[in-house]
Amino acid sequence: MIVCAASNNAGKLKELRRILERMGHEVKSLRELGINLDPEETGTTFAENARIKAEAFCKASGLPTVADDSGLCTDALHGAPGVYSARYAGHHGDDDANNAKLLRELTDVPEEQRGAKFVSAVCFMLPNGRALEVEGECPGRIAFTLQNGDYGFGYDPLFIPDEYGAPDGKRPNTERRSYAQLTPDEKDAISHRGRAMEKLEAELPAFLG
Ligand SMILES: O=P(O)(O)OP(=O)(O)OP(=O)(O)OC[C@H]1O[C@@H](n2cnc3c(O)ncnc32)[C@H](O)[C@@H]1O
Ligand SMILES: [Mg+2]
Repeated sequence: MIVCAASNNAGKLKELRRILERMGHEVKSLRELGINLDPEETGTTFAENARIKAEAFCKASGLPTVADDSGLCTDALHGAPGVYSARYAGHHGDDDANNAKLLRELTDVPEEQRGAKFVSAVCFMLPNGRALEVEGECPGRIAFTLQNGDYGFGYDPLFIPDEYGAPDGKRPNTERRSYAQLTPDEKDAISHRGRAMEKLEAELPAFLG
């Protein structure tokens, strides 16, 4: 089916597009549809915000729409930045400032207290208003310095997942590679978004009836 991948974040859009295309769908981005909209994310949960975005963009596009609301929750900061991940350092979507602030907040926090998880809530909405909501999580740790790689966006250089995907399955991340140092396939196999989309794929046939 033709699906609107509703994100204004270029890195997230790229992931949604490749996962949806792998599922066999034809993807239209907001830009391709000429939609210039940034709905206010007033929810207190990832799921609420995903629904707000799916609803707004589904109305605007008239297409089945996938929206994702995601973020990084750290143990030492009691779940922060959480739903405020995009605007953690004050300016929406300033990845460098967000990463710098997270490192600063975790200065002196020892390895064993640097646990965290990435969360993705995905809302798939049909033009008739029916919605399918799923969520995925990925456990990991926050690095002590930026671990940049060839890939990634946002907090990727600071997030070390507990495991990563490989052609022959998943394995413990003993090399402590960051999300940014995983290939797209390796990230999708274990990421919060990959896992949410896996659930969407599994539940979609029954939902569509
Ligand atoms: O709302 P949309 O338009 O989709 O774009 P956004 O960037 O505002 O997205 P969110 O509201 O969901 O905020 C999520 C924040 O968490 C970051 N983030 C989400 N998934 C990520 C991932 O897989 N890797 C790194 N950072 C991620 C992202 O860069 C944002 O700062
Ligand atoms: Mg947003």
